[in-house]
Amino acid sequence: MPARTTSTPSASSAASAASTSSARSSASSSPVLRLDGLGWAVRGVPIVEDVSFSVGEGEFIAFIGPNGAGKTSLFNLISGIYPATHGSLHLDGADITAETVHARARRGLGRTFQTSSLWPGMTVADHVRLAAQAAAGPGASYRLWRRAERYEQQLADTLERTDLTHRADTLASALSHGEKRKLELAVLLVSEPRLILLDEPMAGVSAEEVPALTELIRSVHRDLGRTVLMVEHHMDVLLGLADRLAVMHHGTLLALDTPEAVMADPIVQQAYLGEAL
Ligand SMILES: Nc1ncnc2c1ncn2[C@@H]1O[C@H](COP(=O)(O)OP(=O)(O)OP(=O)(O)O)[C@@H](O)[C@H]1O
Repeated sequence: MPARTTSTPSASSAASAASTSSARSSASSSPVLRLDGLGWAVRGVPIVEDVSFSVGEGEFIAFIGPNGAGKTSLFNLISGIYPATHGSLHLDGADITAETVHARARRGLGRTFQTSSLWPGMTVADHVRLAAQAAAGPGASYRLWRRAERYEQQLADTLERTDLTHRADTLASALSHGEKRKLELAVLLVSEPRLILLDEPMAGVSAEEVPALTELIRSVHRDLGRTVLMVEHHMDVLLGLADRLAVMHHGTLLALDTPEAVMADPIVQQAYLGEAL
């Protein structure tokens, strides 16, 4: 089922991304990411079905939908954790449908997960150092002695950006949920991904920590110019960040449009919200 839109985002429409208020793409630029009829079925049962859309450079798309709608599964398909059983996926024009998670990461696709993916017994700084070495690729350890200064600068910059400088020597297990989410972002940022997938970054985060985390995500998008796809249930968070809202429903993309248009769409309200947004 094609997504309902008023600004016609589709598999072949990079121009739709450019029509949004803050997308930095131009109508003529190629999309960063393009999905064509992407799907995933388990033992013949469709989990994600016929999803097609394009993401413009610098765009921010937020994914909403009820529990079990297929949002995380779609992110798993995009990042390569699940193999697509239907359709195709292009990153910067290259067909990555059959590529591994690592190959996609090397192309600049990074993601975080719904549940925390940190090492409890490792410090904040060591998480970032390890990620920096991993991002530098094979041979990084051998060259480490020459690059240590650079790593330390990268570490300092990353901790400052994510507001974790004062927690550099703290074990991950001692961090608050909000700080853990910041560290996950820090780990992601050191590999300098162009396209970032955030799966429910506010999950488990206290209400007091939500504004700072929201601001961090905003600065990753606006100041660092990263293209961001984010699954999130907090509508108040999404509405201040997203150029477009994507609504997933029963594994399909029900709608993809500006937040205003999606919120005004009676089909979306009926299918997903059951009530006013
Ligand atoms: N590996 C799997 N094998 C079989 N079914 C799966 C698998 N992964 C997900 N599913 C099913 O696919 C459906 C979509 O799940 P998914 O986690 O993608 O939804 P979601 O929209 O992210 O939900 P939530 O908001 O609760 O995280 C669910 O019915 C889930 O049980």
